[in-house]
Amino acid sequence: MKNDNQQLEEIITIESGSLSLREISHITSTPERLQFYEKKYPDILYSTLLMSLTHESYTEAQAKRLWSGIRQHMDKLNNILQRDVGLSVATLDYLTNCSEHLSAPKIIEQDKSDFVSRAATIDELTGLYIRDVFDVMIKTSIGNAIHNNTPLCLLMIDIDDFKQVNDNYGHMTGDKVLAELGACLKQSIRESDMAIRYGGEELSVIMPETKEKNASKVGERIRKQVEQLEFDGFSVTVSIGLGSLNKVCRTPETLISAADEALYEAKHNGKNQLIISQCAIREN
Ligand SMILES: Nc1nc2c(ncn2[C@@H]2O[C@H](COP(=O)(O)OP(=O)(O)OP(=O)(O)O)[C@@H](O)[C@H]2O)c(=O)[nH]1
Repeated sequence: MKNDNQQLEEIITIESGSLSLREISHITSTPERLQFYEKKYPDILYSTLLMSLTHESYTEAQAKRLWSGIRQHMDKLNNILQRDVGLSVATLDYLTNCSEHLSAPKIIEQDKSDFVSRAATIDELTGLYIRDVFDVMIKTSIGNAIHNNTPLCLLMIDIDDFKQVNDNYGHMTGDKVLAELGACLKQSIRESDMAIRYGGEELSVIMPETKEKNASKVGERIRKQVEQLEFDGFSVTVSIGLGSLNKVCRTPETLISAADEALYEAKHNGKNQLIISQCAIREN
């Protein structure tokens, strides 16, 4: 009887020009297997791998060089983070931040859902993107917004008194709350927005091409929807900080800290509210 790998090997058709992430993982899983495919498809292997991951065309020679850079970058990231970041995140980060081959990060915006769709990029409990993806996407989004002179907003969302939920109803119920909030967030945002589990009970939404006024409406909608969710005999609320790209907040660090400070203020003012960061003179 054939195992999964043998079956996959038989159906992989590089000539089709597009490979799934499962097929890419299979082809590149060991040096021996990669060599096998190199021999079988000497002129199209690497360009097809890159095309499938980025939707961009490269010559075979260019693609082979890029592939080697991506692999090294992935090893480096795995080492730093002490976990497998996955090929998609490594490729995304390498092409946007390390390699000059890709001049247009637009591909990440347009194809981000294909590009980062692998399980390694999604938090199992909430169904939202993991923090590593946030770290890459916030840089890319800020770069795009500055380059295209478009607005960009960031929401930082924290569950109020979540410790009490865990203490009163148990950790498993707490997990259920997080899962529901993840679903609620995904339903409330646009396709071009990105919802992330930023930390334990802190969630975040990156909102490209969104003015502060509109981001604030979305944040308010999220806050109200959360308030209405019913759990077993209790409900929860969230506090939200909103930061937007402006003359002062133009880096991931400053934008995150603007949203964080606003979140802190929302907590301080009594929770269950959205506060807009007062960081600098806003342009939008
Ligand atoms: N169930 C569950 N709890 C989590 C998870 N991650 C973080 N937490 C809990 O979130 C709680 C956060 O507590 P605090 O930082 O004290 O904040 P808080 O009780 O929400 O209070 P405020 O932020 O001031 O409203 C802690 O009890 C953590 O254990 C998780 O994955 N599952």
